[in-house]
Amino acid sequence: MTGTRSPEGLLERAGVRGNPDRDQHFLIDERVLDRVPGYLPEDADRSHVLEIGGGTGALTDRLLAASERVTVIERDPDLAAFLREEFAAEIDADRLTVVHGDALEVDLPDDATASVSNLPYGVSSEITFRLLPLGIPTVLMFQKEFAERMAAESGTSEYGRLSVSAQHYAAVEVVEPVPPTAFSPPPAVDSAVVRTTPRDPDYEVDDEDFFLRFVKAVFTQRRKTVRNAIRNTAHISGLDTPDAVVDAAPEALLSKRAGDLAPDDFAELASLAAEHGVEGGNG
Ligand SMILES: C[S@@+](CC[C@H](N)C(=O)[O-])C[C@H]1O[C@@H](n2cnc3c(N)ncnc32)[C@H](O)[C@@H]1O
Repeated sequence: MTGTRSPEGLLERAGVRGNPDRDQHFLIDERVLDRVPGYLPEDADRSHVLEIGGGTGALTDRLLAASERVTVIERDPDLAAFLREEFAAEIDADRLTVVHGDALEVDLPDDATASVSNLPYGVSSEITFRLLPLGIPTVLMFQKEFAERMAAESGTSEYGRLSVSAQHYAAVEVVEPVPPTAFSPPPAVDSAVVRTTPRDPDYEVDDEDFFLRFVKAVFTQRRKTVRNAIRNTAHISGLDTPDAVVDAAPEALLSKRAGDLAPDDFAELASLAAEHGVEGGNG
């Protein structure tokens, strides 16, 4: 949906230049800005869209055109004040809420139905793992390399802890590469837009925290066999008896390396680990 405000006009009225040290790279390519909200899944509920890092509001403007209500969280006090001034009519009409604060610290609205954001790259991982457990569809701009790691499948060089952890919550797709020239000031890296569509994973885990900790542990030794990785990382996974887990697990998984285990393989191993590797634990 096309917005009504030009990104250059917003930058001029705000009287700011993006400060890269504060993760400020404003989107100025109108074609990209106009496309981004449209990457939400077709059946997504657009009644309350959450935007992290509003900047001068170029994306906020497009989100207001494409949804009923928007909440935007912005850490920079001057930008938050500018957003309140620029979008005073939308705020008065109860269509926009501007929250001045750090997206890692403020409470996220509990009734957001989707999130569309051009994220501050310095904290994109932490913000993503606040958003994904909300179980809402998202369209997020990331550093390209991060986006590719999020969406990667087992057996590829990009596949790792980030892929398994993100795909635990949602289907993850890279939907558009974005060059540095789309931003002001241009970042030093390429970017990409990612869509996450919540769905149940094709495996079950009893203890989500333990599953994610186990995945993290095994990937710290991605060049070792899974057998050795389980044995060497008990201090991270929290296993009391890693040898008992190795004794119980199938050789076909133990002889692989972390990068070749699919998410459901990790789930199988994590269940065995919870059963056999924790004293007085789930088993
Ligand atoms: C990449 S810019 C995107 C701005 C705007 N949405 C756009 O697309 O032009 C990221 C924005 O996030 C803000 N920001 C940085 N760290 C933040 C944090 N921890 N919480 C909330 N906002 C943050 C920056 O001030 C900046 O305005």
